[in-house]
Amino acid sequence: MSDSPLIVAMDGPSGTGKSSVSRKLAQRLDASYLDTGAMYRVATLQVLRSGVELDDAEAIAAAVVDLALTIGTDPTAEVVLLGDEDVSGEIRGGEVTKAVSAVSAVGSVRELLVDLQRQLASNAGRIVVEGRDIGTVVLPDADVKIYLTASAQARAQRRNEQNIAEGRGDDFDAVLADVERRDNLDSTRALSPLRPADDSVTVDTSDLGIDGVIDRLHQVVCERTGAVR
Ligand SMILES: Nc1ncnc2c1ncn2[C@@H]1O[C@H](COP(=O)(O)OP(=O)(O)OP(=O)(O)O)[C@@H](O)[C@H]1O
Ligand SMILES: Nc1ccn([C@@H]2O[C@H](COP(=O)(O)O)[C@@H](O)[C@H]2O)c(=O)n1
Repeated sequence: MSDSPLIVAMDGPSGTGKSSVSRKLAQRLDASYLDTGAMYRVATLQVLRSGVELDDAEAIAAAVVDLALTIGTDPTAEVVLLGDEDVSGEIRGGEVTKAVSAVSAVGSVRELLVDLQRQLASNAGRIVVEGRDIGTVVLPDADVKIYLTASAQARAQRRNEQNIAEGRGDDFDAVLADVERRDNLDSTRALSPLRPADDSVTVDTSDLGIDGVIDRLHQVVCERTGAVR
């Protein structure tokens, strides 16, 4: 069991496996885990509930000022609360997924959540943090930066299979269109666009199973930190 500080930044587009593998990698590294996408999803839920228009940045900013967000960092137990309400299921639904890229493009939303992300990371000591801008903006001094990629087809296929398994329907074309739409919005926005950090290691997961990806990521962490595997 290691207690030396470690920050792993994991970025990449949707469906590359960031959440699944970061959670397991954190367990293997005896580290905490932070899903920053879930934080933007909670902010988006609050915006949708407040009824403001998604093209009104000022109204979005006002809607999230008092965001009562609680996010857990235990990789074995997901905790996502808005006030006292468990919203871990609702934030993964179609409505939030459609709106989240618009909300996450608003500067004051990012400022609020990035502050919280930095606090959580510095309190944790050892942590794997996943999102879109972790290595580039949130934690530019992270010990290890990984950029996960996979073809849009592979990512849509995975997400569609997940939807089928969770009873959310089977519509590959719609899922592929959503994956491509979000890639485009997230990588072309003005603030903190999705892109690999210059000092990141890119891992393509298209032809790797989850366990294969975790092994590869663990190897990268050990190589970068000089730890023995
Ligand atoms: N290497 C892999 N091989 C097969 N399936 C995978 C692989 N990685 C992840 N998956 C599956 O793909 C789906 C999407 O994975 P996950 O939610 O971890 O991606 P993500 O990058 O965090 O996506 P998002 O950014 O949209 O939250 C899940 O059903 C997961 O089990
Ligand atoms: N660091 C981050 C993380 C996420 N986003 C935005 O949130 C959306 C949802 O993220 P998921 O990982 O849960 O799919 C994502 O599409 C981004 O718009 C972000 O901006 N920065």
